[in-house]
Amino acid sequence: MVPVFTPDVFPCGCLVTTLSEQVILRANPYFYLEFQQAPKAQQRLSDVLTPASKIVLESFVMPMLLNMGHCEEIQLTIQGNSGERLPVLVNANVQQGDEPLIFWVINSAKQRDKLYQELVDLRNALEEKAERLELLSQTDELTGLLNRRAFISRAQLLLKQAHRHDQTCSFLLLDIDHFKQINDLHGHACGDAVLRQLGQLLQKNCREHDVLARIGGEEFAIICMDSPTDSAAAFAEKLLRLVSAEPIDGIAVTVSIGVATAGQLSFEQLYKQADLLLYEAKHAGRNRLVAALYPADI
Ligand SMILES: Nc1nc2c(ncn2[C@@H]2O[C@H](COP(=O)(O)OP(=O)(O)OP(=O)(O)O)[C@@H](O)[C@H]2O)c(=O)[nH]1
Repeated sequence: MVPVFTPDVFPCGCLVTTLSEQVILRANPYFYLEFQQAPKAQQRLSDVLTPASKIVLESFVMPMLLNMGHCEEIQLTIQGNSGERLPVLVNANVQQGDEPLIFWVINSAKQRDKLYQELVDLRNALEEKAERLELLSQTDELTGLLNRRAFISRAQLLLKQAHRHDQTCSFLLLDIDHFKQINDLHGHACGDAVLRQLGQLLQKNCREHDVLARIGGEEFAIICMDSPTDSAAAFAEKLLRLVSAEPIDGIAVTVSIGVATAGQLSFEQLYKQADLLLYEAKHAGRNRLVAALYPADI
C-alpha cells in the first residue's frame, strides 16, 4: 500500500510563504520543533533569521528567486528562540498562480558545519605540523642553529641577491682546534656541550642579517652580508678573542677561521676559498684567522 505523504513526515523544515513579503502561510511541525520557532500570525521568513542572513535573503536569495524561480543550497542561519544560531541549507521554488508562492525546504546543517569545522581544525593542525617539520629539517639538533642543508640553500639565495645589488659578502669558516682531543680527554658529552655553547656564543655575536650554521662536526659557517674584508676580519678576530678568553664548560677552546670575501664569487667558489684559508690557518698553528679578498674574475 502506498503511504500517505504529508509534509509532517519529512525530516526537514517545509514552508510555504508568499512571494512578495515571504509571510509564512504553512509550516510543518519539524520546522517549529527543530528550529525552535513558535508559530505567529503574519510571521515572515526573515523574522526567524539572524541579521546577516536577513541581508542574504533580501539581497541574494529573493533576486535569484524572482529571476530564476528557484535556488539551491543557500546557507542561512536561523536564530532560535533563545538566541542560538542554527545553520541551515535552503532550497526553494517559486510557484506562479493567482497568488505566487514560494515553497521552501530547510535542512539542518549542524552536522555539516561541525564536519567543516573539524576539517578546518585538521587542516590547521597539519599545517602547524608541516611548519614544525620544515623547521626541524632545517635545524641542527645539537645547537639549534641552521644545519648544513638549510645554510647552503639560504646562503646561495642571499649571495645571488648580494651580487645583483653589487654588495661584497664574506664567508667565515670556523673550526674548533684539536676537537678530537677534547672528546678523547673529557668525553663525547663534554664535546657536545662545547659545541652547544660555542653555537650560542656565535649566535650572540652575529648580526641580524648574518647567516650562521653548524655545517659539520666541529665546523661552523657564517655569511656576513654586505661586509668587506676589513670588517669581516675584525669580526673574526673578535670571535677568536671571545672563544679563547674564557674556558667553555671548563675546557680551554680555540678556533681557527678562514675568511673569504668576494663581490662576484658563487657560493661554491666562496666556500672553497674559505676552506683553503681555514686550512692555512690550521697549518700556521691554529687559534688564528686567515683572510683574503678575491677579485671578481677568479
Ligand atoms: N662531541 C662531538 N664530537 C663530534 C661531533 N661531530 C664530530 N665530532 C668529533 O670531532 C672530531 C674532529 O676531529 P678532527 O677532524 O681530527 O679535527 P680536530 O681534532 O679538531 O683537529 P683540527 O681541526 O686539525 O684542529 C672527531 O673526533 C669527531 O668525532 C659531535 O656532534 N659531537
